[in-house]
Amino acid sequence: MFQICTQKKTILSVEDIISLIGNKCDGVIGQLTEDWGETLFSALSRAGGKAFSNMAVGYNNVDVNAANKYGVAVGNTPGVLTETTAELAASLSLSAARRIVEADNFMRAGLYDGWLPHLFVGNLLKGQTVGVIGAGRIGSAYARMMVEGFKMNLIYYDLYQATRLEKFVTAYGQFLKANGEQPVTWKRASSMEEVLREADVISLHPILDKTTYHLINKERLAMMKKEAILVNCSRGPVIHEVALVEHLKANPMFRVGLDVFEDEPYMKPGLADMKNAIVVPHIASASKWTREGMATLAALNVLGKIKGYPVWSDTNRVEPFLDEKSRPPAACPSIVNSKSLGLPVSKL
Ligand SMILES: NC(=O)C1=CN([C@@H]2O[C@H](COP(=O)(O)OP(=O)(O)OC[C@H]3O[C@@H](n4cnc5c(N)ncnc54)[C@H](O)[C@@H]3O)[C@@H](O)[C@H]2O)C=CC1
Ligand SMILES: O=C(O)C(=O)CO
Repeated sequence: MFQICTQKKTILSVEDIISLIGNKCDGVIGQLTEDWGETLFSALSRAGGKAFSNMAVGYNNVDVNAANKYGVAVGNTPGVLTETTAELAASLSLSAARRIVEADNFMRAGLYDGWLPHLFVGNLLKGQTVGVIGAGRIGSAYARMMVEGFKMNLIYYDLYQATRLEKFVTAYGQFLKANGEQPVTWKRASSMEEVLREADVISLHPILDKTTYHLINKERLAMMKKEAILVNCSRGPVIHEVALVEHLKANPMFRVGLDVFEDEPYMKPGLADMKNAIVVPHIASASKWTREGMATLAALNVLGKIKGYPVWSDTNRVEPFLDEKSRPPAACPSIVNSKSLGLPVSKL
């Protein structure tokens, strides 16, 4: 039997979830706002539960070691939100570069008296350098949008080489050159600081873990160009938000586009007053297709585990699960602790 939570609260506490789990529960689909640790996994296990899935790709809200201890499979929803999230990062980059929110507010306030040469002058992206920190699925999709759409050069930093992305930029550069245009270039930075110093627009797309907590702090903000643009569609704590507010105050030409915040749903004091900040409420994956897809993948993760299905071999290849015209494969689309739990892999 499926049960849908109808609580009016947006964010459920651990106690709320324990009472919803009750004495008998096979599996749970949860949100990234919930704190899934020892307490919840032991409660789920006591109720007979074997599966939990975040309706999100990021699972920094989940203590996977605790899930392993109770033998609970942890699912997430990669792939289906890659382009949607990258598009929001691109939207924030453009909005910040061309000061769209400031200009919109100005217009609505009835302040527009007529065209002026210096009215809301912003940054031209063409020929500038886009920096990506965390060039995984979303970071690479964003990089491609900015390189292809705006002919920006790329510098990226990741723990791993983004070979496909590099090949794409090389091929696009050759195409531009063959057409008599300035070719775009790419560089894999050897440190994050290199990206911060060189890029004009920087977008953050790493996972949130110990290595990326407060990755952008006071010292690193100071390394960035005075007129740089910083975008964050990853997780709020990747930026030290108090330091960011100070930096925005001291550098009016520095602009940010933020989808995520350190203490969601709150913003640090002063951020909402900054004209050089664009703030949106964690909507990067909010397209209809993506949200339906995320719900489908999360449900199939839990259902698949309950039915004893193996795990899907390529978690990035999610299309077969999203085709409404055919039955989904008999597999769990993405279980992050499948190896620790020794779950079999699908041969499909
Ligand atoms: N704002 C929103 O609504 C959304 C936010 N996200 C966030 O974006 C994150 C990334 O998602 P995907 O691209 O699908 O994941 P992914 O796993 O494909 O990419 C993450 C990349 O970060 C890199 N990385 C890890 N530690 C790093 C470090 N210390 N320095 C530099 N790079 C590092 C990894 O090597 C990997 O390439 C998610 O974990 C989630 O937190 C994802 C979707 C929507
Ligand atoms: O999927 C995620 O990690 C989100 O933040 C929401 O889509």
